Amino acid sequence: MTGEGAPLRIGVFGGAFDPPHLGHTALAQIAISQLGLQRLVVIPTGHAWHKARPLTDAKHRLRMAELAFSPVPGTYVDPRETLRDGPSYTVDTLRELQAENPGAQLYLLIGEDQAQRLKTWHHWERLPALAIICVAARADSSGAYGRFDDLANDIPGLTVLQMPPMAVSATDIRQRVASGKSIAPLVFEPVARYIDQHLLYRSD
Ligand SMILES: Nc1ncnc2c1ncn2[C@@H]1O[C@H](COP(=O)(O)OP(=O)(O)OP(=O)(O)O)[C@@H](O)[C@H]1O
Ligand SMILES: O=C(O)c1ccc[n+]([C@@H]2O[C@H](COP(=O)([O-])O)[C@@H](O)[C@H]2O)c1
Repeated sequence: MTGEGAPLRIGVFGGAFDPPHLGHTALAQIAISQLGLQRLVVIPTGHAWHKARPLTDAKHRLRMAELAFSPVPGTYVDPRETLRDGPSYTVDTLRELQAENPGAQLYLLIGEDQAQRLKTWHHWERLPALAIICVAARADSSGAYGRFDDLANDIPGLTVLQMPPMAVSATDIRQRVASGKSIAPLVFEPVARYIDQHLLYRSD
């Protein structure tokens, strides 16, 4: 429980969410519980400068994120990056959120793959002053845990989320849909229905 006068704890979870899956919602739930977050802002990426493939239209990714995260109390989907011109830089988003929530403590949630690339992010060295960076382990194909010791030397306050690695990825889900396979165990049912209704990720 947060004491009187303690800063509001706000989680910030950005991603392509193309589509959002059960790895994303598990990460959100674990972060809320482990970090004692009062609020978690889910931010679908606008222009992912770091991804080679074009993302699915933002209107679909926003709607799927709303469907996926609605069962997680305290979360809300924020469209700001999809409305911004130019590349989506997390440093800009954190600066905006800090200005809008004076005195709050922000927690930036990222998976292991992004943690390993963090030093390629735009002005990455400014991030620790804006938010506590929290990393969730991500299973690789062999199911091994990643280690964050090297990163912890350069990122003050780096926090590891106690998440059991989940071998689910949006890439795999898109490929499964394209080849007509079931995605039922990997996404929340309303998201699977949305993908079906809007013919997303089909190869034909
Ligand atoms: N299974 C997972 N376990 C832990 N973190 C995850 C997992 N899946 C995604 N994340 C993290 O969630 C954030 C958003 O991920 P994103 O929307 O790009 O999904 P993805 O599954 O990595 O997609 P893609 O396969 O298209 O790259 C990133 O920080 C990513 O590391
Ligand atoms: O700010 C950057 O330069 C930057 C570089 C790579 C990734 N990010 C953010 O990290 C989050 C997860 O990215 P992704 O590619 O795993 O969906 C998402 O919010 C991205 O905008 C941000």
